Amino acid sequence: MRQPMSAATLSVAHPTPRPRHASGEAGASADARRRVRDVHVVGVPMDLGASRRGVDMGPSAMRLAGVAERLRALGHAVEDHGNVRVPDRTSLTGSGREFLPAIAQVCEELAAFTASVVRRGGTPLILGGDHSLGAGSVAGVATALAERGEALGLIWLDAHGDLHTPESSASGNVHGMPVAHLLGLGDPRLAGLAKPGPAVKAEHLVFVGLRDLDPPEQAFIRQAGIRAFTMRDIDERGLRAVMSDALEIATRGTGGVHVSCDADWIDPAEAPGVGTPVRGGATLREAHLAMEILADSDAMLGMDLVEINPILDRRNHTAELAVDLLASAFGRRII
Ligand SMILES: NC(=[NH2+])NCCC[C@H](N)C(=O)O
Ligand SMILES: [Mn+2]
Ligand SMILES: [Mn+2]
Repeated sequence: MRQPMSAATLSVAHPTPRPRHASGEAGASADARRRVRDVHVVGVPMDLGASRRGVDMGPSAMRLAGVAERLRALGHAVEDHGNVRVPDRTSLTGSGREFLPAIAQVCEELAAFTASVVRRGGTPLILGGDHSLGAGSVAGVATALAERGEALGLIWLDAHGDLHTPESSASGNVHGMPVAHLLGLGDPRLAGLAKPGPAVKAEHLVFVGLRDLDPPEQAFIRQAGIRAFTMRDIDERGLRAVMSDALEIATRGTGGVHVSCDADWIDPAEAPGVGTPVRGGATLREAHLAMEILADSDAMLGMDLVEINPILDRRNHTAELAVDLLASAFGRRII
């Protein structure tokens, strides 16, 4: 079995050359999908942020579905760094927001990992795990960008806003809180992981796929002027228009975009193996198109794929779908 890894073994040892292209030519953004990446995979087998157990098995499920092999087949160099250490739930007392300190430690280690990958020109790919890990993965990418004087754009694909602070959350579940902390709100142990913080400015953040917000999240989106595309926007305008706008928002004035993909943005009919399913999500084709548009843009610096719950899945269908979507996001071409 894969050994849990320490922060030291998770560090990225080798320098990465400048972007290469499968075609052998430099640069051409029109052919962004041919870009060969150095993909650094890390698993975060954590379900401390959710009340329902099981998303800690998400990284195994995606590895069994062949995530590294699929990306290698596209021409990318892929290194799987194993898993970030996550404390065993049974070794902790309490529940909900009481897990925040343990989650913050996991996020700190994860942020160090993503920062070191991005500093070397690699692409971090984080397999979750519950979505509280986003407070760490995104913070690390933001830190590496800040070192080059650049801001980070963030596209949050999700049925939910994940905009709670520990005070505003009714459930107390930390997976409902990462975005607020990335904006610098809430508990400093989570909000302070980006150096210098906050990780993301509200103007560089955009949601896609929303359909289940709690009242404090609705109020916050309105009051802070956060750009958010709901499922209704996708219904009315189509995925292409929504995704183009989302990319425009997340790339304007930034050095690139982190994509945090909660598998529950997809309809549970297609993706039943998720921690908090909400009916009325993106179709399979919409989800692929979103990933293909991201690949075409060449703007993606890193990606999280989170909230896959193998206990609720059917024969690993959702993890296989996730790996298929990752192939689209990393430049798969049909012809
Ligand atoms: N990452 C997620 N699946 N988040 C679901 C959050 C659900 C709800 N808003 C809560 O805070 O409890
Ligand atoms: Mn969600
Ligand atoms: Mn989420």
